[in-house]
Amino acid sequence: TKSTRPQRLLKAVQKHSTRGDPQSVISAIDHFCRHREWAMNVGDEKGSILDSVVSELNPEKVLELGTYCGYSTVRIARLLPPGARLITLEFNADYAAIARQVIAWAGLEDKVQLVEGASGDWIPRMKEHFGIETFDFVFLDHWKDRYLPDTKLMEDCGLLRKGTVLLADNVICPGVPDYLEYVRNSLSYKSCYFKSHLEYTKAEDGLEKSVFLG
Ligand SMILES: Nc1ncnc2c1ncn2CCOCCNC(=O)c1cc(-c2ccc(F)cc2)cc(O)c1O
Ligand SMILES: [Mg+2]
Repeated sequence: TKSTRPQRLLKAVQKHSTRGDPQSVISAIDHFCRHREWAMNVGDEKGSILDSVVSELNPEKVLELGTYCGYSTVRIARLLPPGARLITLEFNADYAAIARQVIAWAGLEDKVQLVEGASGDWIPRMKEHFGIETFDFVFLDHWKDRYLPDTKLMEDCGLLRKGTVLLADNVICPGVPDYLEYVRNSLSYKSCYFKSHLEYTKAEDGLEKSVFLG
């Protein structure tokens, strides 16, 4: 039977990168997506912005909503200090199976916990199931109509603290208008927009960085 795009992306990683070398995994995925098949990774341009936000923050507890093939998981985890933990939620079992292999190939499995399931189901269980008090950094890259409800859910579950940083992908394309309106107008957030492009294309897209003020 025909392979899937995530399966072909994994093959490209295993063929064109070095096991245990996260940077080579990132480069192999970017090359595959730019020259073979487009895929919905955050990509190299927005990925550099993600890197700078993570490096500046040095977070201990990270939540990623939407793993896909693990590209942004690898980008974030490779920058985390020893002992820091990244929990990443993926709804699609096929994507999750590929992401586990990409993360393992990069040698980052000790820093990453991939959980299969819907964000709405797992966010309320973070404290009791993972012993997480609050998150330092959240990367939103899942269903665009879940950004706002899940942000409100994280607030209600007490998972955000004064200074927690939310970074949202795709705020222009596909777009998250309700989420943008909320974080830009709420007195509980200090928000700013990083203009960029949709991964591997010339279309406009960007990341919204929002600091929770408590
Ligand atoms: N744990 C969870 N809970 C709930 N839902 C979950 C979940 N885990 C996954 N999901 C489901 C959805 O995950 C993927 C979401 N990402 C995108 O859809 C996406 C689309 C484009 C895109 C596509 C086509 C264009 F023409 C232009 C742009 C670009 C991007 O950068 C995107 O990120
Ligand atoms: Mg995205």
